Amino acid sequence: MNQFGVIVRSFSNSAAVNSAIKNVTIIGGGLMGSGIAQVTAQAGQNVTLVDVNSDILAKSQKSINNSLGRIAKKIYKDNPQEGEKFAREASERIKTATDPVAAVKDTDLVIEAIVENLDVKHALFQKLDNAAPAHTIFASNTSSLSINDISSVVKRKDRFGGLHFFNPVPVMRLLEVVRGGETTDSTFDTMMQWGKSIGKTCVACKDTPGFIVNRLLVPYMAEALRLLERGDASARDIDIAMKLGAGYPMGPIELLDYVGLDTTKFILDGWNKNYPDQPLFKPIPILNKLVAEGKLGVKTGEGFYKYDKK
Ligand SMILES: CCCCCCC[C@H](O)CC(=O)SCCNC(=O)CCNC(=O)[C@H](O)C(C)(C)COP(=O)([O-])OP(=O)([O-])OC[C@H]1O[C@@H](n2cnc3c(N)ncnc32)[C@H](O)[C@@H]1OP(=O)([O-])[O-]
Ligand SMILES: NC(=O)c1ccc[n+]([C@@H]2O[C@H](COP(=O)([O-])OP(=O)(O)OC[C@H]3O[C@@H](n4cnc5c(N)ncnc54)[C@H](O)[C@@H]3O)[C@@H](O)[C@H]2O)c1
Repeated sequence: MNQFGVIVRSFSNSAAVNSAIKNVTIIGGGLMGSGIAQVTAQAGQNVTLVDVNSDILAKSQKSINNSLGRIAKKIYKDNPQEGEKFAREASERIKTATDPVAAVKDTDLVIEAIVENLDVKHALFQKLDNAAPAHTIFASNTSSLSINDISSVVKRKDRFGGLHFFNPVPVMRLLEVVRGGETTDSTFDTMMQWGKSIGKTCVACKDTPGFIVNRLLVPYMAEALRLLERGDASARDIDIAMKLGAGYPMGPIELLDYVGLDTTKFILDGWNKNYPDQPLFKPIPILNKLVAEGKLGVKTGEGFYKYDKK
């Protein structure tokens, strides 16, 4: 089914799959949190999107509205008025906030999509554990950290799991649903049902490094950087090679710019610390240099490639 089909399916799905979750709080309005907020609101659920300041949240809302416009044009190409109504109603279901504690007072699901740093995630979840209702499920969108490690600071380990989305969230159909060591069957089933209710195809995974996709993707993308660093091939040729030779929609270097070089560095540094003998995760100077220069990829207008400022 193409992206169009999936986007349309998300509507029929949200009707067909009755999820116990109606109010969702997403913490972190960056690349991923804004996409998660969008697809949740698109499915008719109430969203509170939290970030550290209103400037960032204004940027999140702009990116969400741009994306909603693209989707509306595709689904309602013969009925622009309906399309505008769809985009407006979805956008109106998203409230923004800078106080995470207040934002979880009346919520059924919290999805954390903040910086890939265990200490920062711990500080956040510790705060939220005493503020959210007892029934509320907590989930992390982490790319590479252990769900058990993240949930180690909360009491509700039975209602904690991983909901790992893929970038760009409005288009990528997959959702990895990850069980921690104490995640109950009922929490797991609710997360799977919720994922279906927002139109995603859910796969289940244990709490293992990188879950499924990143366990395979991280080594591939890290090796692409080493190819580039050794001068074996140019960034463009590496990307063309993998698109035309392996059928990928994006080559590895452009994909790294797309997911963010800071997030990439957080992931590799974390795995290098946890698995120091694994050569695949050794630091990559060319990546570290760009991050040190603030060239984080698409989100800052320059990474391995340069991008038009949006
Ligand atoms: C070293 C370790 C690094 C690991 C990092 C791990 C990160 C993480 O944990 C895992 C991941 O996410 S891994 C990453 C996993 N992700 C991947 O691997 C992504 C691989 N890349 C792709 O799938 C495609 O290149 C894209 C879909 C990104 C763009 O498609 P394209 O053809 O090249 O360019 P296009 O023409 O622009 O878009 C085509 C159509 O898609 C639609 N659309 C696009 N963006 C949209 C949005 N934001 N909103 C709404 N709609 C959006 C739109 O309908 C458009 O049609 P339109 O009518 O013309 O508007
Ligand atoms: N980038 C990807 O392709 C991708 C895909 C899947 C999962 N992830 C994971 O999702 C998470 C977010 O990644 P991203 O790419 O969206 O990062 P990002 O840098 O685009 O967004 C992170 C957002 O979190 C906010 N934030 C940081 N600390 C916060 C706090 N204490 N309270 C509230 N907001 C806070 C930041 O201001 C920022 O807006 C990471 O754990 C990452 O590993 C990323």
